Amino acid sequence: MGYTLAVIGCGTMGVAILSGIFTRISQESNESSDLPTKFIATVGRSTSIDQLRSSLPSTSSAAKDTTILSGDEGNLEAIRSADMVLLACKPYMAKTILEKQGVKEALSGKVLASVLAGVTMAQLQAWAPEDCEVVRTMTNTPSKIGQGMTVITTIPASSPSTTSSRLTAIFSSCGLVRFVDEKHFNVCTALAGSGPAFVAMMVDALADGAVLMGLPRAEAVEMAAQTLAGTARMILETKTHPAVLKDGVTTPGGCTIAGLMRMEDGNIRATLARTIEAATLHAAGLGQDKK
Ligand SMILES: NC(=O)C1=CN([C@@H]2O[C@H](COP(=O)(O)OP(=O)(O)OC[C@H]3O[C@@H](n4cnc5c(N)ncnc54)[C@H](OP(=O)(O)O)[C@@H]3O)[C@@H](O)[C@H]2O)C=CC1
Ligand SMILES: O=C(O)[C@@H]1CCC=N1
Repeated sequence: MGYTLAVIGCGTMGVAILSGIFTRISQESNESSDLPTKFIATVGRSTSIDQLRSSLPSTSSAAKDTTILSGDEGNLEAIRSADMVLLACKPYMAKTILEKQGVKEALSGKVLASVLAGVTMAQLQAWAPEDCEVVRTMTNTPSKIGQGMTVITTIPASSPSTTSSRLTAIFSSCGLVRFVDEKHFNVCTALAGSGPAFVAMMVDALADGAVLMGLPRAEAVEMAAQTLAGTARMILETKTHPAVLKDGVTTPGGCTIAGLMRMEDGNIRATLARTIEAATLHAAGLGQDKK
């Protein structure tokens, strides 16, 4: 059965998720899929409409057919027309958008899935009508190329089965999906949500080292990124512990251990672990009113 998805606040993350879905739709011949069949996206300013249109995959007919609206009236029209609403605005905007006149009525009986960092289920439930099914998700920008990592709050057994199957279909088209309890959401936000920035900085730094040693920038970035992607795939596909994989590369007296010792001198393990700690603690405050 076809259904309509509205993405409210369709910026970087909304585009990444829609791109994942549109690419999957263009590859799929299965008409009974749990993916949406109609799409509406909203932005804040009318001047952002053209920019959003040009950010969506140009070869996808679902992208071309997507309705793009703006402002409060656009949000209301989108929510009224939708079966499932994906909230993808900035965390601090959620309350204002959901408490606008008419929005509560428009959300009645629908699924509201949030991708917002730091905004809790309890907050969303307080702003939505009682008969609206609220779900929290956290995903990341590689969703744009189907290589994302998404976590979804555990869905109660009492919910309609379409909630889980539709959300799984949407986020599976963006990459890997896991269901986790809400208590883990801030750390998932740090690790998966912010993770691409941390990893991109590592690639940039490794490439800088290679440039320092004379390798041209383009080759250095490609080599660093492919080495990271290949290592990550090996960990995922062979389920090898990262430490075992590291040991396999490390020849006694060789160059790898020389490099690893420099990493240890730089306290890189603690630095990376503390990076996740700092981002997790910060994520917890994102959806909260600043006093
Ligand atoms: N960026 C990331 O990597 C990740 C982000 N997230 C979460 O995703 C959410 C969005 O982040 P991101 O995509 O980076 O943010 P962006 O700033 O890229 O997108 C926000 C969008 O909201 C629109 N908007 C502003 N005001 C309104 C309004 N009143 N009604 C409807 N739309 C409005 C903006 O339009 P306009 O430009 O016209 O103002 C813009 O399109 C955040 O809550 C963040 O925590 C989660 C995981 C990863
Ligand atoms: O930096 C942020 O707050 C958002 C949430 C996770 C990634 N970007």
